[in-house]
Order: sequence, then C-alpha cells, then structure tokens
Amino acid sequence: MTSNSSAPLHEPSAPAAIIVQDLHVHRGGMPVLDGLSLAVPSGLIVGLLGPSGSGKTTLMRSIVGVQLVKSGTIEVLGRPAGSAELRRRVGYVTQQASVYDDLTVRQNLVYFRRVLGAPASDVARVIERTDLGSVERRLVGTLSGGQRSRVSLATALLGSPELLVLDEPTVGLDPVLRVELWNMFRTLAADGTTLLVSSHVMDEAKRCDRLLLMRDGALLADDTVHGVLEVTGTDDVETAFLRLIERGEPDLRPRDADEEASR
Ligand SMILES: Nc1ncnc2c1ncn2[C@@H]1O[C@H](COP(=O)(O)OP(=O)(O)OP(=O)(O)O)[C@@H](O)[C@H]1O
Repeated sequence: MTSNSSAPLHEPSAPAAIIVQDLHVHRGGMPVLDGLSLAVPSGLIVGLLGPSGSGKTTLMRSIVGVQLVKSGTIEVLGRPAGSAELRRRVGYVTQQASVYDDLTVRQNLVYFRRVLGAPASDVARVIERTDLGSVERRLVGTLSGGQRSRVSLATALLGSPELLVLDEPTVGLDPVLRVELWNMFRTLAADGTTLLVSSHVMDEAKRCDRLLLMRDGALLADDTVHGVLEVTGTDDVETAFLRLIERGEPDLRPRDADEEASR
C-alpha cells in the first residue's frame, strides 16, 4: 500500500469543504487507508473513483463520522467529522438504500424530516427536486431500483445539506436514469452544494469538476478531469487510471492558481 501522507495537494481556488490529513483506518485488523491526505473544494462535484475494495466507502464513512479511525484528522465544513452540528449540514447516501419498504415515499420523507428536525416544507421540496411526485403515495417496496435510489437521495436532501456524500448513487441504474441523476447533481452544485460522489464507472468521471482516483487505499491523482487526462496523455479516464497505476507513483504535484486557471 502506498502512503502519501507527505504528498503535496493541488491548490484549487475554492475553500475546502473537507480536509483529510494523514488518515489511517483499519478494518478487520488490516490497514485500509494508510496515511491519506486530501481536500475537497466547496461547491464542486468531486468524483471519488477507484476499483472495488480501494477504500472509497471507508473514506466516505470516515468523512461522515461513522467509521472508527485509527489516527489522522478530518475536518468537514470547518468542524471535526462526526460533530453533532454536522448532522443537518451533511447528507449521506449509502450503497444500500436506507429507506423503509413498507412506508410510502412521502411517509419515509416525513419520518426522516422529523428525525432531522428539518422544516415541514422540506418534504414537498425534495419530492419535487428528485422528481418523485408521481410515486409519492406508493410503497417504497413497490418502486423500481432507480426510483428507490431517488428516494434515498431525497432523504439526504432534507435539511438542505451543504455537503452531500453519495456512495455509488448510480450503481444498477440504466443510462437514462444515470444522466438524470447527474443532471440533478449539477443543479445542486450550481446552488452551492458540495458533492462527493463515488463510482467505479470511469465514464462518469467526466461529469465531475475534480477527481480523486484511489487504489489500495492511496490516492493516485487529485486533479481536474482535464488535468488527469493531460498528465497521462490520454483522452479517457479509464486509460488515464491504468497509466497512473503503471507509473506506480501518485501524481500529486502542486500546481499554482495560474496554471490551474489556464487548464
Ligand atoms: N466490515 C468490514 N470488515 C473488514 N474489512 C472490511 C469491511 N468493509 C470493508 N472492508 C475491507 O476494506 C477494504 C476497502 O473496502 P471499501 O468498501 O472501503 O472499498 P470500496 O472502494 O468502497 O469498494 P466497492 O467499490 O466494492 O464498494 C476492502 O479490502 C474491504 O475488504
């Protein structure tokens, strides 16, 4: 496993919504993240990409404060990860839809709104935003996979979180639904929400503002899509990822703001 605790990070212009420093996490007695450092700039869609088992979920769990960490620091929206006050400021969607099958869409949202203490008007707002109006009175257990994913996303939007952490939100969705979901992410980012979105589908990378490419619990790249393609001399992220693996060294050269702006 490569440790990149001392690797310098690029200097994106936006302030950081998430700052991870020298993070060590063990799971099942084995190191999963071994000295990981990164920053997620505010108001952008940042893609967390990497093969299965590379540590994406573990990193996301650490960021939302539900993962026991061995050492290191994680600051989220200026507070330590897991702080009580972040509960409404951070939305988290896990890989398995965490909604109740035996309740309707609306009943789920009413329940989670109460738990969160979000305004009553939020239920209608998130139903509209996730385009669930036509199925709001259906039991979640009777919905399609894509509709269920949107219900999970709707629960995460309650309370208007500033940061959304979405673990493989498009897995199992058909291409049309995927595009719809990515369009929704773009709208949220345009409204100022920061989105950290994991995927192992490399073609989704192009929809992100920045990419974190992970392998074996370490970062291979932390860059814009254009930057990743440029440093690897390729025109698709999958090949870029393979080239970075071949090189064996993370590409985390610091770039100054002018260089970043000219790319
Ligand atoms: N509950 C657990 N107990 C022990 N080891 C675990 C546990 N969950 C994950 N791991 C291990 O931690 C490592 C990272 O897993 P993680 O789920 O973070 O990867 P991932 O990149 O999110 O994978 P995927 O894309 O398949 O979801 C893997 O080696 C995995 O086997």
